[in-house]
Amino acid sequence: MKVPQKPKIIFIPYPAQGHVTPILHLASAFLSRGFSPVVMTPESIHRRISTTNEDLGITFLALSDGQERPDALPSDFFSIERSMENIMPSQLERFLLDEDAGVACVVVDLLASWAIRVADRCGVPAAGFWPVMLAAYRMIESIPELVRTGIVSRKGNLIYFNIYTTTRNTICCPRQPERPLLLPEQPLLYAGDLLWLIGTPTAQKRRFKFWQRTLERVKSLRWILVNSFKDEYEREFIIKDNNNPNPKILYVGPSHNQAATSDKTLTKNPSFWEEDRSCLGWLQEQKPNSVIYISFGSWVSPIGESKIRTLALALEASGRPFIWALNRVWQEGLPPGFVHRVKNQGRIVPWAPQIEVLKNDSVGCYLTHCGWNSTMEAVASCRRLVCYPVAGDQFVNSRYIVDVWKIGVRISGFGEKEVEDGLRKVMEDEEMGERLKKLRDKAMGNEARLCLDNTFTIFKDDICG
Ligand SMILES: O=c1ccn([C@@H]2O[C@H](COP(=O)(O)OP(=O)(O)O[C@H]3O[C@H](CO)[C@@H](O)[C@H](O)[C@H]3O)[C@@H](O)[C@H]2O)c(=O)[nH]1
Repeated sequence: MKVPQKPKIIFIPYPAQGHVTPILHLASAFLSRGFSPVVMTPESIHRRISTTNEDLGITFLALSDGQERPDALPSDFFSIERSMENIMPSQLERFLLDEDAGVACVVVDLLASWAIRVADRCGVPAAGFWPVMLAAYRMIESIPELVRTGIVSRKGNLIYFNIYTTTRNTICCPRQPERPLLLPEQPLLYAGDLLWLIGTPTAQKRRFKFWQRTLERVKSLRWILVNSFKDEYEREFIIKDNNNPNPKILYVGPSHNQAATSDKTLTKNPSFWEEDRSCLGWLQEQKPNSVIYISFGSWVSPIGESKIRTLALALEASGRPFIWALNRVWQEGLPPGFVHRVKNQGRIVPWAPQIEVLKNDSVGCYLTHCGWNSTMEAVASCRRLVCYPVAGDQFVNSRYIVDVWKIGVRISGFGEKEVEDGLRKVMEDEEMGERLKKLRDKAMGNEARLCLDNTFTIFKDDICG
């Protein structure tokens, strides 16, 4: 008797830690529900993630990204863009056109939208994967409207506040960073929070084009799987897919829910770097709710040498115990004698076992760049947040953390007083703890898990007929 084949789904993450982790959780959730997932990443990432989870039932395949050293992790946004647009497509195309491949669907991280075009060309259905809050997607989706209303201009080189200067170049930057965007269904977001405002004016312009191109490609999608939960913003929230059936917005997050509803979870957190677990024993000996955990994520968010120095001095002055995840290169910029002076006060590790650290009751708060995975990991463990957003979606996340969910405070610098005030505010605010529990229940409780099951049913019915 012929055994019916499981529908094969290809997952294409954007090649960075904060994207690969949630897509792997999603792949294992699909595996639990009778699909056969294949995850394709550049060689350097493939080497790091495939061995730890190879027995799970997910197939891992490597794509060449044209790097000279195949073990070097991709790091620069624009060189990644070049290899995504020019080197990877033909490899995926060959795979999809292979008759034996029998691919039912390709799930494409929207930051890797090149793969949507390939799937379209090959006649394979594609679903988008949006790795962060829906609110951030709404911001991208509103680009045409933002241009139309003049919040984001189309002409003139980047000159803030000067609305009279024009050149032939396309412009992508708000003239008034403090101007409210007033997007439908969204709490106040400001022009300065827009996702592409990173780096020099030229870099911002290129990122803006990146998003415009993404938006163009999204039009052919049937579904967008959002790594978030329903009703991020409860009041007046209306799900848009009622009047805009394509793409259908389906909630599949946050990853914690996928793990909780799968019988096949990842055996190991898919870290690109070795975790330094030496801090866990020390953490165990600290008083409950006393330790500050500090991390600025994995990739686009190094805060720079001078800020690292200032933060180090502020932490030392606070006298509070801390664990700081800071890679070895940046550790070199710490103030002279700092490591020796704080040897009893704290621990500095190049890469922390973050989820375990956050789960530990000794942790009182998390000073964070507000990456979406870190934010949800903190919510899962009910840890209050001191926000220092650095780039991309982190500004939107921080607005939600501080203004909508009220589970943290934002600081704009690392001066001693500012850091101490921020820490005191979150550590002493008992209502914040209650709000965190409510948010955790909403985002990761039974209702959210039912919603996830429902998503899989809809999706399976849609693609398997
Ligand atoms: O010492 C560390 C530091 C981080 N992590 C893990 O690394 C991940 C970091 O993810 P995230 O918090 O999302 O930050 P980034 O790595 O900076 O993620 C990028 O991708 C995210 C998803 O698109 C965006 O939300 C961010 O803004 C963007 O910088 C989390 O799972 C952490 O648990 C560790 O395990 N150990």
